[in-house]
Amino acid sequence: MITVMKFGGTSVGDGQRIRNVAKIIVDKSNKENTDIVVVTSAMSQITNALVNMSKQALNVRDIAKINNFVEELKEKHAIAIDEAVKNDDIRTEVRHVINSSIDELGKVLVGVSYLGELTPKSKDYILSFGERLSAPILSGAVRDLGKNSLFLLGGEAGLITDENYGCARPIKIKIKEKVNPLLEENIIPIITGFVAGTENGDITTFGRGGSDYSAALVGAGLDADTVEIWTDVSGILTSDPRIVKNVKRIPKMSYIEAMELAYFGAKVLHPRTVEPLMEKNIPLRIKNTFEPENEGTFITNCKELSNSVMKAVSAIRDVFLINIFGAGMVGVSGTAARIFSALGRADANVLLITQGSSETNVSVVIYGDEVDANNCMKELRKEFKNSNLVKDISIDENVAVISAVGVGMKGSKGIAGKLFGAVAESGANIKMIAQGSSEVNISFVIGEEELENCLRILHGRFIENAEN
Ligand SMILES: Nc1ncnc2c1ncn2[C@@H]1O[C@H](COP(=O)(O)OP(=O)(O)O)[C@@H](O)[C@H]1O
Ligand SMILES: N[C@@H](CC(=O)OP(=O)(O)O)C(=O)O
Repeated sequence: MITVMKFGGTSVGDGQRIRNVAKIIVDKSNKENTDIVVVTSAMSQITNALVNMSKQALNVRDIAKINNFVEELKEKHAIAIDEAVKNDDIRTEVRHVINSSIDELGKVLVGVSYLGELTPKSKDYILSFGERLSAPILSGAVRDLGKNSLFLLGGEAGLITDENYGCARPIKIKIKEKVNPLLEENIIPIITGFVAGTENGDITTFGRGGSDYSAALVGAGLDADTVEIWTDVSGILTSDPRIVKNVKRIPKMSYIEAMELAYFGAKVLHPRTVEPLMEKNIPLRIKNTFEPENEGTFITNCKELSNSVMKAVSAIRDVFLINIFGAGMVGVSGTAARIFSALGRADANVLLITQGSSETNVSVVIYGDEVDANNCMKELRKEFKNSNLVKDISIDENVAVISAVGVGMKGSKGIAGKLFGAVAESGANIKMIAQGSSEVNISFVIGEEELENCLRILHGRFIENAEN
């Protein structure tokens, strides 16, 4: 038996939490007849701090600021080591690893500052330090509790990717040959989530929130019996608990439902997590590090119907909507391809696209983080400059996407009508509608300021008071 356990940033947010995680790992190792492979994220907010510091190093040559950042990072992790690890010898060893890593990070940041250049490759290298600091501490804590343990970077553990820095794609998974020998020696591997490596050993990352995906790749690569995502909520909930008060835990879900929810805003799960596990029919469980006895959410290929047609409603902010109008587009094939290639040149990540039945308009929803809306508009205007296909291109940056997800919606007559009736009652104005091919999801775009009220009304109507 092999169980992969992934612990997110909140779960390892400080030394005490890291020790608590080590106890969960060691207890499971002692009580259950299973080998354990751990994937860990950076301590919470560390990756954000690395993102901000890399930008500052690029824009302002302030070596003193970089040195302060390095010292603060050493201080934070030194405190974490002392809280997580009690044995002096292990502490000393871990401190040495941590301090030399942070010194290396400092040199890289100074280099970025002097060169005035931050390539995607350098950015991945800098962002990887979050996990490269938490993994040794967690490994030290597990050893402190009496188990053998080693920490490995994702690349060292066999997660080999292409060179698409910032959103790396796996090209070779050599997990078995790297990890199985450790398991045979009863060593608990602690693998850095989020971080992987190219064939020639360069550091890559899977993109923000990517540790879940790392755990899925490790689980699939090992043909694990279970993959567990340990977080700060007791499973996938019926909506975002930061917006909707009366959310409930969803005990069981299908892979498709989890995939749709993750793709459309349920931050608890990275969108790329489900696919590698679904392909191998490996069950996924979402657990709460701070309430480990709660069974959480169990995700398999089941088509578990709940008493409500809708299982959950999710939301995504930080997106923008581009509308492209033109009677000239009617019947002209290849227009959508031209739109996608123009957006590709602007590095845009398309979330949704719909085409009006009259074919006179195409609407596209794009993820806003780190994509320049004006650049998208510039590329689209350039693409259609000398053509009479397109009459107008407009952008709306203050929008949000709400998605209703549930296998029960499939073929459920009138659900869309009821859903949009409730949206109208909330006073929200629908700017775009899209239904996934799986019919498990209906998504629509409204004004960002209408999001929270609309989400609460839908959750109340279709989940709390399960209207079928
Ligand atoms: N449908 C949902 N179910 C559960 N959590 C959700 C959902 N939508 C948003 N969240 C948020 O996702 C958070 C967990 O994701 P994240 O912050 O990435 O945790 P971690 O640090 O464990 O990776 C929860 O605290 C919750 O606020
Ligand atoms: N630390 C990385 C990877 C990650 O997945 O973190 P978390 O498990 O805390 O979402 C990030 O912040 O993006």
